[in-house]
Amino acid sequence: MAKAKILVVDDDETILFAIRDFLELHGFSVDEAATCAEAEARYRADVYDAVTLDYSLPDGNAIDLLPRLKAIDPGVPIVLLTAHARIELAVRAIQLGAEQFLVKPLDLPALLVVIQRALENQRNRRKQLARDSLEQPQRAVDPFIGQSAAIRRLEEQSRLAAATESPILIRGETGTGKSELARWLHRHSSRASEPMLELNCGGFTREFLETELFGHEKGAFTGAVSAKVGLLEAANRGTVFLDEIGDMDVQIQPRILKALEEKRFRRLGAVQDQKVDFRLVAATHQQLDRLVQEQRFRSDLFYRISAIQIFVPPLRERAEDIPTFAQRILDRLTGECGREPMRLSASALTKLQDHSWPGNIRELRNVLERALMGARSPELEAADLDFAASPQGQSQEPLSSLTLKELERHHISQVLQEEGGHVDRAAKRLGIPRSTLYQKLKSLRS
Ligand SMILES: Nc1ncnc2c1ncn2[C@@H]1O[C@H](COP(=O)(O)OP(=O)(O)OP(=O)(O)O)[C@@H](O)[C@H]1O
Repeated sequence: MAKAKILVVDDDETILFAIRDFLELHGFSVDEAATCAEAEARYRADVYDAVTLDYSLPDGNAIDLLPRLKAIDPGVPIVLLTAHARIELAVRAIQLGAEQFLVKPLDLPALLVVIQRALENQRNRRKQLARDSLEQPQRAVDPFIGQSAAIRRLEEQSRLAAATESPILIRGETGTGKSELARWLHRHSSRASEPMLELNCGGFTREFLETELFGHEKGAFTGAVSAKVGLLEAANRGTVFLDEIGDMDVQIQPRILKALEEKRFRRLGAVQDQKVDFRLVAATHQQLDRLVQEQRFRSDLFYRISAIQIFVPPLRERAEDIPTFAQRILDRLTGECGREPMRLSASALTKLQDHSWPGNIRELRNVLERALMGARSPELEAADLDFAASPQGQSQEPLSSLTLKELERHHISQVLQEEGGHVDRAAKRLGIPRSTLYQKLKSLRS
């Protein structure tokens, strides 16, 4: 877990030393400031998890400084330390947004408890925000199934990348498991105990993406009846995963760059920036350098996010992994629907390994899901595997020569292919529920 960073503001060197020593001993990283001006400059420049603030400083007092710090970033807990145990001072400090008020001589263990509790509250608030914006909980999968050289290389690169703080760009064809890898990277980073928030940049309007990413203030535009916390804010200290980043509107790109470089962003309709600290993982199936040449993607953002690139190999380049992979997916599918475990016969495995998998793991999963529904024995045979939804299985005949049933089959195959084997999206495009699409696929096989 990353060390929480505390700013200790005090002009008494003995106290500074005592607090720093004690907090570092308990696993915190500490920065110091001895004046209001120095504290404000540091607070503006860096992202802190908490602040301890002495009441009297050479160039002012905490009651003057508190509102200035809160204006820069209102979310950071500030603990006020004072030699004056005056009740009106405590009330004023709390009114101005201080988390706690401790009287000197300082009880260091008490300070530790106050800081730990404040950090825990912060973390819980962020996790709640993340849960609120996730549609469904994600189940962890192992992105490195198999023994091929390609997958071992992927694991090695991913372990190295996870240990850094830099943005990561995941490249690869559709359905290769880029999103699953992004989740793995978060789980194996120093930010694992913080939230990860995901957004697919494809197919949304600029306005929608803007409010999702940056949030907005109440009244920022017609219909903004309440304030909204954006994804960057909710993912503070954690990871932001932007899928299909190549589709991001060019006008939004500089704002993402600013958030990455300056660690600040502004909600729509807000008058000031907020600070934020997140790690970006982005994914794309497109050639971003080509989009840069075509001026559809900003070169500065490209250079910022592409220092660490991970390429996820397509399934056809690791055919030797397909038997293990297919069995794992089958185990998962039977487990999910409470069925007895199933095996793949030798002929089924050969058929799977001979296929070119343009839709990659997603297509494999869908082929197995369909096979499972039609299966009558615990061993799947080659005949149970239907690649009709894949480009290889498509009819080349003119449409007018097809029967109505063949035409329906052709159309469903086409849509499934265009959606990279994504059943949910295909069902949506076809205007039918997912269950109906499955029934149709089953009946169209016979
Ligand atoms: N290692 C894995 N084990 C089991 N299932 C996996 C694995 N990797 C991916 N999948 C499944 O394959 C499907 C596609 O994966 P994912 O969404 O991560 O691919 P992607 O490369 O991000 O696709 P796209 O480019 O379309 O966004 C999902 O249903 C996912 O759960």
